[in-house]
Amino acid sequence: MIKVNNLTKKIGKKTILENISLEINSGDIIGIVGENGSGKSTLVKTLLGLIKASSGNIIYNSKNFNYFPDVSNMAINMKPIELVSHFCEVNGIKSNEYKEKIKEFSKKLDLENKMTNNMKTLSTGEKKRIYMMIILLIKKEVVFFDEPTDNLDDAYNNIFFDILQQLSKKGVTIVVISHSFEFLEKFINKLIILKNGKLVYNDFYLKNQSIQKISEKIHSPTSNFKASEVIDW
Ligand SMILES: Nc1ncnc2c1ncn2[C@@H]1O[C@H](COP(=O)(O)OP(=O)(O)OP(=O)(O)O)[C@@H](O)[C@H]1O
Repeated sequence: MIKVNNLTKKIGKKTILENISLEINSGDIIGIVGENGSGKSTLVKTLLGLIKASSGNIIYNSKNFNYFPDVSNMAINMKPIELVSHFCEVNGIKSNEYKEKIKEFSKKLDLENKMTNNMKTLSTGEKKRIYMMIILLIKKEVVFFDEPTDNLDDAYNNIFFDILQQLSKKGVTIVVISHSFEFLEKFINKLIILKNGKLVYNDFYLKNQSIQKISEKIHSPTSNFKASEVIDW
């Protein structure tokens, strides 16, 4: 479905992704983990075509993608109703169809009184629920999620888990970046671990596989920061 060969991304002198080769096949449910700055978002944005690789290539069967972005730094100057309608329009959904559904979903996701505010005024969790709506409204073959559940409270975390399960039942290929391995291990069947821009694990993930071993791969032994050693007042 997507075949990545020796993908490298450099920005200035810094190598952000180094010689990444992997495949995403139809029906995969892939978790991408790694320390802060390991290259997870850059990898997904490169797969989506939002960032150009420095070398290597990506072969696509189709580009029928949806993307749930990391909304934490996002400053969109429009109303949620306009944003969601825009995504529906460009994906060929008829307005009489999506208007009804937006009404229904905003009720179910408790966003009714937020839809005509400016996106910039929404909390991170509310912005995520707006993107949830977009994912639910628009049928795609592959959906990429960048840290979907950070900033969501327990109730919405569960809703999100339910959404991911339903999408996978419908045959949607799912790729999820998350810092919560506990969340991922509930539903993924493949795992990708990045460290300093390199692929250190890329294989099937079996439930209850040794979390200890996986954790050793994700975390660097040098991250031994102790606040007591640096605060000198
Ligand atoms: N436009 C850019 N210019 C310079 N460096 C960049 C740029 N974009 C990303 N980087 C660097 O590339 C590295 C990987 O960034 P990326 O956002 O892909 O990491 P990540 O694994 O998603 O991190 P996090 O878990 O913190 O979200 C980081 O060191 C980051 O500072």
